[in-house]
Amino acid sequence: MVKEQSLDNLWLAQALFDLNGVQFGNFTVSESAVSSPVFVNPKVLISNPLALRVASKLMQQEISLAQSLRRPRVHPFNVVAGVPVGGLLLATAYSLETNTPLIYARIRPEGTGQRGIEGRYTPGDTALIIDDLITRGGSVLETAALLEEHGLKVKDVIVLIDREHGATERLRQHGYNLISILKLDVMLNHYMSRGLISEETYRVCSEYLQSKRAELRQS
Ligand SMILES: O=P(O)(O)OC[C@H]1O[C@H](OP(=O)(O)OP(=O)(O)O)[C@H](O)[C@@H]1O
Ligand SMILES: O=C(O)c1cc(=O)[nH]c(=O)[nH]1
Repeated sequence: MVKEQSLDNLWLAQALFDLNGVQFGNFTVSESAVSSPVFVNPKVLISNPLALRVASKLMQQEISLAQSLRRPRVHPFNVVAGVPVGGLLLATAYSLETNTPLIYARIRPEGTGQRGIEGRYTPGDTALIIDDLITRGGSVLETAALLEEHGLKVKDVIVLIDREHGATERLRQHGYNLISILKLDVMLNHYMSRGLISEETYRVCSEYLQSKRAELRQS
């Protein structure tokens, strides 16, 4: 079971690479990912419906497994909340696969939409937050705050990719549990072992991730 799951996870890492969703260079994507040698864009999954479905099934599998433990690691939830835009694409796929109602938090007014929650819910409902990728967790925390402002409960968050820039610890400090399907270093190991990236690229990315871990230990 564990073996099958890790094989599927790597299948998804491969699909992301094949869809050109993993790029190498020098990217400043956010305050917490300055001069990153790697950038991942999970939104490319929408170009391959099979890959999008696999992503949603992997999340389902992970959640069922976590809920079936003697001490469940994921609380029961009534709705899923996708973090726009990337997380909302995945949450929509998850909602369709599992028949779970979907909502999303609109942090800022946009077009005719006010700041608030789109989709139906009842105050007191528990929302599982879904995002495609997490760096420092700011987007998830902003979403959780808005959901809670509207009377929803948030306990668990699931993401497809964790860049391992301290989000687990940061979310835990706010009382949220983070689950991820793929970690960036696992993806990089896969690309290196398949000869998809050079040893030099692997080394530069690994050093970057290690420097991020060292920064976190010092903060
Ligand atoms: O953990 P964080 O430091 O908040 O970073 C991760 C967030 O950044 C990306 O979204 P982005 O803001 O690029 O928006 P998009 O999904 O609309 O592309 C990603 O989808 C996460 O939501
Ligand atoms: O830190 C981010 O915002 C970020 C990093 C990354 O690799 N991909 C992405 O979409 N956002």
